[in-house]
Amino acid sequence: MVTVEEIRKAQRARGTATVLAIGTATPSNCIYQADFPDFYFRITNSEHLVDLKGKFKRMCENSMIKKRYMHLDEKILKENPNMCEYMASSLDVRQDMVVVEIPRLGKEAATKAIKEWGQPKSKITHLIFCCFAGGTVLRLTKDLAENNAGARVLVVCSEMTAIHFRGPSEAHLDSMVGQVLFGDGASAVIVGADPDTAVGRPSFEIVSAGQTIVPNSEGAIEGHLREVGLTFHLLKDVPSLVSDNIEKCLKEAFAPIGIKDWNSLFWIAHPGGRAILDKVEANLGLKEEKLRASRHVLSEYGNMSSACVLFILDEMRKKSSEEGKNTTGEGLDWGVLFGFGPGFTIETVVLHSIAT
Ligand SMILES: CC(=O)CC(=O)SCCNC(=O)CCNC(=O)[C@H](O)C(C)(C)COP(=O)(O)OP(=O)(O)OC[C@H]1O[C@@H](n2cnc3c(N)ncnc32)[C@H](O)[C@@H]1OP(=O)(O)O
Repeated sequence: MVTVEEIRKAQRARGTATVLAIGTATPSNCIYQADFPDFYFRITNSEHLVDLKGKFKRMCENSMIKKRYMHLDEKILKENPNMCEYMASSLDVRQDMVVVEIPRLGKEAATKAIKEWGQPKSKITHLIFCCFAGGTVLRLTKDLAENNAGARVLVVCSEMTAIHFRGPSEAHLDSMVGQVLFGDGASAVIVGADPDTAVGRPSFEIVSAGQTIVPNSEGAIEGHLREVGLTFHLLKDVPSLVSDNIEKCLKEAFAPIGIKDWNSLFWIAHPGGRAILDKVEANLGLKEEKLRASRHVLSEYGNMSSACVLFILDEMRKKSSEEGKNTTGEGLDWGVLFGFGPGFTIETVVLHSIAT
């Protein structure tokens, strides 16, 4: 007679959840950050706010962002002037756009990941479509992949600024910070345990994943879906909240492995803004090169919310291969992926690289 324990064992995978393929996509419309202040103040009829434009320009220059991609362009914004006001009814038009464009962009990233994987899409067993910071989806994929033998989980994170683009307001600088930082992008990963070594290119093992709400952080990052679209609220101390709390999360995540030297890890850090990366680097005493992949993605794409960390995973494995490193994580064995988002929540994922 088969025992319950034997059935349980047969249902589950034997190995660790592993990233089997990665794909990314952006809209074709590219906006250079150096040109954005002129475009933004012109298209939102705000040229008369001279001082505010000066401040916006300085923030753009200090953002470390070179370019971003956006579905919204001059033509779309001229056709939808309510999206260019600070607060005008515009949810219907925004929703009409994003219900088409977000899945379309996500499909493009997913198709690339499936192509890289080299298997028919019918072999995908689970789909996660993301609406939070990128670490959370990896936590879910780990649970699905390790608890269901043969599971192949497709994760799609697709983000678009059309839901929260709006004109400037002197009284709401945090909303303007959002206009400086965010860009459109989608990323997809396929995750499964016990990979078939003849298929695809496994790149990272997902060893553990944690998530915590930082005490007394209510309201630090918030989004409210209103008739005017998604309004964005950000406290000035978000960079300190992240950098003051990251070490505690790292200690908890790496205690079972016995790692205390944060410079011995490869880093996939969500680039919420330049100030956040600078403060994390300073507080943890990280060497300059540690956040290279995060800074690169911030510079080339801006902050794409949940999609960002998976873009950085892709950058990490590609650069490691280009530079002839002997693992997918810059030649190192262990790495950390950390993200943050509303809550205020910090996500910490322990990764193990694959020897190349
Ligand atoms: C899932 C997710 O997607 C989660 C997220 O990423 S949420 C986004 C998280 N990102 C952040 O919190 C942004 C952090 N900030 C930054 O990186 C930098 O401030 C920046 C790149 C935006 C600008 O760089 P900077 O010009 O060197 O910064 P800084 O001097 O601090 O700010 C410029 C001005 O904006 C103001 N400002 C900055 N952040 C502000 C905020 N959150 N609210 C109100 N005002 C703010 C500053 O007070 C300053 O104004 P004054 O000139 O009047 O003093």
